Amino acid sequence: MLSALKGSKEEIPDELVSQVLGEVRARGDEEAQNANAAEIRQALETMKIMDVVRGKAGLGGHNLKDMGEHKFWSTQPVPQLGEGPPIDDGYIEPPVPRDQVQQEGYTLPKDFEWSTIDINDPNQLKEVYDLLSLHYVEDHDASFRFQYTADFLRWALAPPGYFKEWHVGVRVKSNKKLVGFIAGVPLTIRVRKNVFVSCEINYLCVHKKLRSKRLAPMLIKEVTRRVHLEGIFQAIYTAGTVVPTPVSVCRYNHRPLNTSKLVSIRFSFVPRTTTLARMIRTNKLPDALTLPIREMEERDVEGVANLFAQYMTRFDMIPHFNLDEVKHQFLSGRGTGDVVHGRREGQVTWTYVAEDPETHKITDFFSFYSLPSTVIGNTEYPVLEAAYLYYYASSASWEKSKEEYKQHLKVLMGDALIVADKARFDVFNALTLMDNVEFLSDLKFGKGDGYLNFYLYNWRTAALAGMEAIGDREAGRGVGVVML
Ligand SMILES: CCCCCCCCCCCCCC(=O)SCCNC(=O)CCNC(=O)[C@H](O)C(C)(C)COP(=O)(O)OP(=O)(O)OC[C@H]1O[C@@H](n2cnc3c(N)ncnc32)[C@H](O)[C@@H]1OP(=O)(O)O
Repeated sequence: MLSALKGSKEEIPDELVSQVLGEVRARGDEEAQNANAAEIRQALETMKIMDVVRGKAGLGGHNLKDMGEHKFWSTQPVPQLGEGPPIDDGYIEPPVPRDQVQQEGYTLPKDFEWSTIDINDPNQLKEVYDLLSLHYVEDHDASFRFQYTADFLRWALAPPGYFKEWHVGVRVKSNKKLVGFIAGVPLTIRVRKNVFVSCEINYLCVHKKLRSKRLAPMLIKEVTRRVHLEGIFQAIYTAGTVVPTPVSVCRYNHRPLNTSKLVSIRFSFVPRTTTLARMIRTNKLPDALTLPIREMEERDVEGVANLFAQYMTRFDMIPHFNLDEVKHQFLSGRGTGDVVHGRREGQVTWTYVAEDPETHKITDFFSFYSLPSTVIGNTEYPVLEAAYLYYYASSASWEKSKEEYKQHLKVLMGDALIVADKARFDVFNALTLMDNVEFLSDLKFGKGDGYLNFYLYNWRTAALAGMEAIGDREAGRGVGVVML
C-alpha cells in the first residue's frame, strides 16, 4: 500500500536513541558500556516492528488504539489486541451452513444502495477506476495516490473461479454515483501447516466526502456475508493502517531507477553527504542482462507452477496456485501488440524465466507488476511509474549453500531491475517478505517509511515475523503472500 511510498524520512528520532543509550549505559555492566547509538537505533527499529506485530503501541506508530476503541473490530472474529499467541492454529468462529447465512444484504443508510459491479462491463470498470484514482490510498502527506489502471483491475479482480458478487459497490440512490467499493477474490493459502480456501480482500474505498460515517464496516460486513454464502469463512488482507491484529508487518523498500525524476517529484531526497549527479551514477544499471532469461510463455506454465510450489514450501504463509492460476497470475497481464520501450499496450505484469539449457527445466523465474501513482498537484510529472516485485522462485538451494543462494537471488533480482529499467519504470518497490532482505541493500534498495500490515480474518496463528525483524537467521520462515 502506498503509505509506503516514499524514501526514508521517518527514522527513529536521535533524541530517543540518546535517551535509550543513556538508560542502557546506566545499567553499568560490560555489555551496556559497549552499546553504541547505531545498535540502539537498530534495536529500536526492530522493536517498532515487533511491537506492531504484537499489537502493542509501536514507537511512533499511527492508528493504534485500545481494543475497546475499535467499535467494529472488537465485534469481529479476529485475534483481539494483546491476546498473545494461540495454543493451536485454527478458526475463531466455526463455519455455518449456507441456509444459516443472512440471505439479504445489510441495510445501508437511506440515501445509499448496494451495487454488484460487473468488471467485464467497461463502463462499470471505469467507475471503479474513477473512484479509486481519486479516493484510494495516499501516502501520509498526500503527495502520491495509487492509480490502479482499468487493465490492472480487470486482471486483479478476475482470477480463475472469481465471484462477481464479491465486487461490492455502494451507490448514491438518487444519481447512482459510485461512492464506495470493496473487492474479494478467492485464494487458497497455506498458513503454517493448514491449507484452506480464503478470500483475498482489497480495494476498500469510500469517497472522501463520505468518510467517518461508518460506511467501511458496512462494506466489510456485506462482502463477508457474500463470501460466507460461498461457504468460505477465512480472509487475508493487508493495510497500511493498524487494526486488530496484524499477523505480520513488512517494510517497503525502493530502488530508484529514474533518480532525477524521483528527486524532482520529492519521492527521493539528495542527502547532505552527496550530490544528485553522484546519486544518478550510483543508481545506473547495466544495459545487458546477466542471466540468459526470456519472457515466460504458455509452454512454461507447468514448469513455473512446479518450481513455484517447491520453492514456496520455505515460507509460512503462501498462496497455492493451480495451473490456471499460474497462467492467470503470470501470463494474462502481459498486454497486447508489439513491445515498445520494454512494454506492450495495457501490460500489467512482467514475468521472466531461466531454463536449464540441457533439460529445458525452468530453474528460475521472477515477476513484477506495474502500479502507477498520481503525483498529486504535479503538472510536469503527473504520474510516478512504479514496478512492484511480485512472486519469484529459484531452484538454487539455501540448504546446499546459503552464500551461493544469496548470490544467485541477487543476480536474478538484478536482472529484474534491468528489465524494469528498460520498460521505463521510475522506481522498483519491494517489501521485506519472502527472502527479499537477502538482496535489498546489496541491490541499492533504500528503506521506505511505510509498513504494510498483513491480516487473517477468522484464523488464529502466532505472529509471523517480518523478515526485517528476524534478520537472515531465519530467512524463509516468514510471509510468502504478495498482495496487489
Ligand atoms: C470471510 C470473509 C471476510 C471478508 C472480510 C475480511 C476483512 C476485510 C477488512 C478490510 C480490508 C481492507 C484492505 C484494503 O483495501 S486496505 C486499503 C484501504 N483503503 C484506503 O486506505 C483508501 C483511502 N481510505 C478510505 O477510502 C477510507 O478511509 C476507508 C474506506 C479505508 C475507511 O473509511 P472511513 O475512513 O470513512 O472509516 P469508517 O468511519 O467508515 O469506518 C471506520 C472503521 O473502519 C476501520 N477501518 C478503516 N480503514 C480500514 C482498513 N484499511 N482495514 C480495515 N479496517 C479499516 C476502522 O478501524 C474503524 O473500525 P474500528 O476501529 O472503529 O473498529
